[in-house]
Amino acid sequence: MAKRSISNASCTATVMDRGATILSWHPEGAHEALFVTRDANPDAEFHGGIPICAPWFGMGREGVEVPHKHGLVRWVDWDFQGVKDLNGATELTWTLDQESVAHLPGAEAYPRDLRYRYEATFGARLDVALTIESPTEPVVVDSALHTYFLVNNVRQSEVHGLGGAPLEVRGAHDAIHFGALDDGGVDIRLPDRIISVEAEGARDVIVWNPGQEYAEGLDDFAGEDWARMLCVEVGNVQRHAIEIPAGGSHTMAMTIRIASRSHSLIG
Ligand SMILES: O=P(O)(O)OC[C@H]1O[C@@H](O)[C@H](O)[C@@H](O)[C@@H]1O
Repeated sequence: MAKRSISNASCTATVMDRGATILSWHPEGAHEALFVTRDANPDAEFHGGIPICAPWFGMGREGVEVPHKHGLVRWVDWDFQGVKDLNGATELTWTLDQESVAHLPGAEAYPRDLRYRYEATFGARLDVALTIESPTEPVVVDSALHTYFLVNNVRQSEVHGLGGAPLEVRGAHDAIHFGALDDGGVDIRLPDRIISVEAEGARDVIVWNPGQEYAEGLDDFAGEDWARMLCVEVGNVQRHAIEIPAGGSHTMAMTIRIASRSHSLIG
């Protein structure tokens, strides 16, 4: 699978056109933000980076039958539209037409002219925006940006901003926090750094770690890989799925920043 490398004064990053997936974002002077399994084979299914889940999330919502997890758009190459310099940051844009996923099971339930656009801007912070447009028919879509964050040891992590006490993930964990983004962003606090995630046009946060036992059954997880990752995903899922009217569109944007615990947020 062809990868694209980005390098500017503020960061380095790697992406691939398959699923318009960001695989790595490493801001200058900070820690790599994203996790990819050690045995990931980019030509096969693997876990890591920021897969885009749409037009359904997980096994879908009540009343909607789907053939597999997490939608259609991560399985195909998106059309790369080009690269732009934005005051030193690097913006990449991809688009995807429903035609490109029409051969996949589950696609028949969605308008044939559904369109996707993804913009990712790599700098001292990472900004991404996913737009889904339905030119002629109303449609209901679930979507999520399924970010795999790299952590040193998930047992020493806390997720703040989900409502209530900070969430301590110590092993297998899989939960949708509905409406968690209604009151602002979330952060992952690690002993040496804080990863902050802000979103616009998204309401829900999904937190996932496979835990040791489940990870052992996944081909690409090796050794303690499971403890080196934490998925904190933003989206609009299940009862918060977005109704796009005919001729309408919806944009969900996410910003990620990393701060060392002794410094203010970079970016
Ligand atoms: O194995 P996949 O398809 O990348 O999905 C991983 C996980 O993704 C999470 O978002 C889900 O909440 C989990 O239930 C799921 O197992």
